[in-house]
Amino acid sequence: MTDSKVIVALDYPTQEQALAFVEQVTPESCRLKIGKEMFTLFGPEFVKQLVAKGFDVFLDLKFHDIPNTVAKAVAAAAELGVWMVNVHASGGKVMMEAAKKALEPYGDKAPKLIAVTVLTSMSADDLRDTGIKVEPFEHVRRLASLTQEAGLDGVVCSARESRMLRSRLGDEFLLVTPGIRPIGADAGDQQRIMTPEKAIEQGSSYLVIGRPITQAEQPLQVLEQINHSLA
Ligand SMILES: O=c1ccn([C@@H]2O[C@H](COP(=O)(O)O)[C@@H](O)[C@H]2O)c(=O)[nH]1
Repeated sequence: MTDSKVIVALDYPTQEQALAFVEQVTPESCRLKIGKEMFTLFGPEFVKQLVAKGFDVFLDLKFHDIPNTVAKAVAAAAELGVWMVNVHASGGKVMMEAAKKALEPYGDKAPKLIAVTVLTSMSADDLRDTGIKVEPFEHVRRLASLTQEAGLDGVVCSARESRMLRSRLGDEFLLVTPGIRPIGADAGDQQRIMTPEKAIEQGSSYLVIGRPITQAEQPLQVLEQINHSLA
């Protein structure tokens, strides 16, 4: 079990690179996230390997489909022993309720189920292009409320929305925030960003951090610095 708030996004093109990082860290120093790249390349066996090493694994496949399909997919994720799994809140309340219900048989062993609100790579203009004519802040608020009504454990949002969601949705609701950039780090394709320290101060529960750690010359050193800054 870990106390770290950091979930490292293992977005590597090879298992060797990912495992070279994993061998340097412990389940106490970080949690791990497997997303679409590594899952598509290496599948459930790779996820099980990380779970077997004792890591809390967030399977970030952002399921977005009809209720029956999403329910079956989250149950399949639970079979892998992952700590957290997610769906898209824009799939709707009925879909999210079906996903929640599919995890009931797993009792205490069920993964935490959270929903993506508005991707941290999206600006207000990007959102408008999709036909949503409100600011990301407002759309995140709407989707997060829907997620809570559906009985899920929390949301993926940007840390810029954490303070507002924390005060509206309570202390127990998980706010998992990617788009985290230590001072001086390249934003890349992320639009709604924040530093690790500020994100925690604003009420984020967990920080998802990929490239600032995994692409660093000394990944372990960057992770340790972040953990230290949050202690
Ligand atoms: O809104 C979202 C949802 C998921 N992500 C994922 O988080 C990491 C972020 O990686 P960085 O390298 O730190 O940008 C990545 O795996 C995304 O798929 C997100 O960024 N935003």
